[in-house]
Amino acid sequence: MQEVHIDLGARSYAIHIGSGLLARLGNYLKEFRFTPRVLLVTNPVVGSLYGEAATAALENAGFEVLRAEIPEGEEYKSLVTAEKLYDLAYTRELDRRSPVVALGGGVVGDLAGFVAATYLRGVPFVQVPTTLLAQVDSSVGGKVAVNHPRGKNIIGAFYQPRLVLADLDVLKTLDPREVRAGLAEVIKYGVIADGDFFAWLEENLERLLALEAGPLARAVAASCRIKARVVQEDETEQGRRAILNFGHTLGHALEALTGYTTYRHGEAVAIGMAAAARLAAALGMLPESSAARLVNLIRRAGLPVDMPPELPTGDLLASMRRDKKVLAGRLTFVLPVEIGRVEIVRDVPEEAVERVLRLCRNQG
Ligand SMILES: NC(=O)c1ccc[n+]([C@@H]2O[C@H](COP(=O)([O-])OP(=O)(O)OC[C@H]3O[C@@H](n4cnc5c(N)ncnc54)[C@H](O)[C@@H]3O)[C@@H](O)[C@H]2O)c1
Ligand SMILES: O=C(O)C(=O)C[C@@H](O)[C@H](O)[C@H](O)COP(=O)(O)O
Ligand SMILES: [Zn+2]
Repeated sequence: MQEVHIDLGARSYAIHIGSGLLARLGNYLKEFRFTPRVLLVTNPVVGSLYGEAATAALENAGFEVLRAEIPEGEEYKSLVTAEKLYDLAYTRELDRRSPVVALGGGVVGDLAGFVAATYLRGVPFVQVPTTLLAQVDSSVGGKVAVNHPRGKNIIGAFYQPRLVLADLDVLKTLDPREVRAGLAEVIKYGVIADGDFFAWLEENLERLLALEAGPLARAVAASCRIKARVVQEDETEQGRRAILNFGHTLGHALEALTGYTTYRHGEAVAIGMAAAARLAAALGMLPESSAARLVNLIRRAGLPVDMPPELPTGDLLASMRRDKKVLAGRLTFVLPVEIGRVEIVRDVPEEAVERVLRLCRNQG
């Protein structure tokens, strides 16, 4: 078992990474001063696989479990779904120390976290991430949100969990497409913060795609450590935290413009990272060979690197102009300057962005 600590003063917490953790969920929760009624939020897929195990673990430790299933899919990460959870929490009289436990991927985690942050102005929140993406990224760092129909994560908060339990065993039931989507965010960490980790990923990609236990544990822990370091430095994204948004300026635009149903989040980020690398190369900030190295790793992971031809450039630019990183209307990108280091660049010339979007469409 590995533990990564995230040090945020009164909001500090531990991320536990290992095998067999789900069965110990109740024991972990007993360490806190929670009241016995737990709102366990999941979806039908994860609920049918792991709902019983989570419920039993909580009940054996003396908790009473209210299980809520939200529909499957990114398009349900919405205020409408959140409202249904508020109704349940109110009807079943959850109090200020009743924990909300998110059992699922990033959709369940972001939504349940948003409900936990806002119900009674905040109740305790626990993350039990069940996708690779959620274990390496969304369960850590306290960004919780729902989507606006036109903008990704537009309604949200910074609200840290009290505990993260990343049980690696549950990843065995993931669809391979979800493993690949999770790897996109893992690759992101290499590019933004650690060139050696990136090189290790190049060496170990096939073992990760096969979910080999050793490399998997190492990749999850390394990713969480990098994210913890960035979040500790800038919890509410006043500046540096935006590096975690590498690939997301275009990625989020692609998700929103396709109604949140075409791309997995990791796939949209993969296209966004490839475009950002090409843009950095076009601006002379990154050697072409480094951009090619990144594009090549993304491709090897079975992820897309090109834009769909049917999305108009104007719509993409308009959506990117509404990105949360934008200040005073200036298009903002996180651009690599080498593998392992990125810069936050404002005022990227629109013609350069347009050129790269065209290039991304033409690659086939
Ligand atoms: N808060 C953050 O910092 C942050 C970071 C990255 C991504 N996100 C958000 O996370 C979301 C994407 O998360 P995701 O990629 O986990 O997608 P997801 O939550 O939709 O899960 C992907 C799929 O895997 C299924 N699933 C989950 N666990 C499973 C398991 N163990 N076995 C079998 N199937 C399982 C789900 O039912 C779903 O079909 C997006 O909304 C994105 O914006 C948030
Ligand atoms: O934790 C962060 O900070 C991130 O940017 C991580 C991203 O992978 C994640 O997709 C996040 O939800 C995006 O944040 P947003 O502020 O652009 O909505
Ligand atoms: Zn992301």
